[in-house]
Amino acid sequence: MEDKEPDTVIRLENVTLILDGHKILDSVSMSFWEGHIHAVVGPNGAGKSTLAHTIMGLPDYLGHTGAIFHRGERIEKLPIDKRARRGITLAWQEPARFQGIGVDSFIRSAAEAKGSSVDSGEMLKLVGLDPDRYLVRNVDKTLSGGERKRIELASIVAMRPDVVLMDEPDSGVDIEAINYIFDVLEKLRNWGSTVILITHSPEVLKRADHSFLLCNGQVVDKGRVERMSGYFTGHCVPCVHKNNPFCDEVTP
Ligand SMILES: Nc1ncnc2c1ncn2[C@@H]1O[C@H](COP(=O)(O)OP(=O)(O)OP(=O)(O)O)[C@@H](O)[C@H]1O
Repeated sequence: MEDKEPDTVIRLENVTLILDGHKILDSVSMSFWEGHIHAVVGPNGAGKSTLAHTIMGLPDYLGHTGAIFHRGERIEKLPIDKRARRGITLAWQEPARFQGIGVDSFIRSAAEAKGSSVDSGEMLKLVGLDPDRYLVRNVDKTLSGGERKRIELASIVAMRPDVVLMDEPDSGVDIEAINYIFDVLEKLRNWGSTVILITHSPEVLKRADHSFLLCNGQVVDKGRVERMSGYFTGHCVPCVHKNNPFCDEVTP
């Protein structure tokens, strides 16, 4: 156990979000720490992506109650671009395609947004892509899903974000790419970034320092990842959600 709780970078206080008459986030209170990787696990439809979208401030997710703090300042009324300027970034479950933008300028502009510059070829090497082959490409539909995901990851490294929300970074990428993702996670942690990682993978969970189990829009458990890994073997905590048949049958 750590002697003292690390600095809190993102804090949610009693966040409730109702969409189409359904409570998608239900009185969620969470703290995310500097230089730590936090995994958010839970069944399909639990509200994990919604949590990420709400922290990022996507337009459809601004109508919640409760408070969101970034480094002690309330941000829940800020639009997405202002949160991005504060160094909060989101890597999508399905990475965006920017028709016509070159890979080189896509990565460089990520760093320029923070007032710095990077060697985009080096960033590509970090995610295992050959600069000679990919720097001349465009970020568009001619790239495979896994390639786009790696390029988005390279742009995140270039950005050196304060907070990075990653929605299933391992989905749709091959075994080799997962190791590059782990390297990137390690780098972000060493830089002091706060990583919030949504995952369905026990392997990815193992890389985290702290974890939350989200269920039916509620945080039903939190703690060290060893404790949460039981979720993947069916040892869930009792709760009221209807998506995971294990939870009705198994006591913690
Ligand atoms: N804009 C919306 N309007 C209505 N319901 C929504 C909206 N966005 C999400 N939902 C619902 O909110 C619930 C949580 O969705 P979310 O995508 O956050 O789940 P998740 O935990 O990320 O699931 P998965 O593991 O399948 O990706 C789902 O039931 C979803 O259908």
